Amino acid sequence: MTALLQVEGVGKRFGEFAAISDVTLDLRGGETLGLIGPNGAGKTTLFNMITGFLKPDAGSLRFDGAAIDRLAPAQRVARGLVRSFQKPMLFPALALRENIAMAARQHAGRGLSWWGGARATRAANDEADRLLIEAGLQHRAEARVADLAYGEQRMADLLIALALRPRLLLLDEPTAGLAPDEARRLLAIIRRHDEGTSVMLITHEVEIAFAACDRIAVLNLGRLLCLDTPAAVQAHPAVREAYLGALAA
Ligand SMILES: Nc1ncnc2c1ncn2[C@@H]1O[C@H](COP(=O)(O)OP(=O)(O)OP(=O)(O)O)[C@@H](O)[C@H]1O
Repeated sequence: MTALLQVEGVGKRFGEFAAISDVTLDLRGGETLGLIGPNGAGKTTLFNMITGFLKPDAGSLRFDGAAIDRLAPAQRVARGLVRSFQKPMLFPALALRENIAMAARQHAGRGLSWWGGARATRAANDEADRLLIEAGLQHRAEARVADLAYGEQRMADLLIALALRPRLLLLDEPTAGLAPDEARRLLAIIRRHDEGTSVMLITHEVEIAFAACDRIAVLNLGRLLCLDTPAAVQAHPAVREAYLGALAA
């Protein structure tokens, strides 16, 4: 499998503090890659550099073979590198279907414009309905996002991101605060979209990473401890010492 994303020797300092040091990893087309590590390990900082919200001090990033270091976040989204945003990115006063349809229209190149022609509107609404049915949320299609329960809003975040048809979807703690059955449903949808969409998933819940990911990258103190299959990561002595051992204690 060829690499869809290549992170090469990336580093980021905040003043004297090295939040990320010399991280090199690749993400392959179609895979779900977990990103785990203790609090403060640098997971979100790495996400922010991949998505263009933070500029690395060192190293380079390639997406689908092309350098993306100089691209703004919106330009990276246009190439298919999409991050699932939390609540503030939704339009809370609008219906759930409308929120998803707007993302579908954005993917179709019509931005947030309301007046894109009847055909574009219909296609976006169809895409929204398809995603809502897949998530079992069709009965909430007309509900205002502000009125959705917490778990439904997290699912809405995911559906909006999927409506942008990502080639790489970056998810930061998508199951945080969800009931186990909600988390299972959300992960099932993430897994179902695997074939056309690669996923990078930050999670504190290691059992989720082990169950849902093809490979797992472990960060500790800003450095990559290992990148391997779940079974190999679980057996890795340095990971057990730095992270899993502490969790088991
Ligand atoms: N803008 C910033 N300015 C200064 N320090 C920062 C900044 N952003 C992150 N840090 C520090 O960098 C380190 C890595 O933070 P980061 O949020 O990337 O870790 P994380 O692995 O995502 O942690 P968590 O699991 O707790 O979310 C932390 O020590 C954090 O305090």
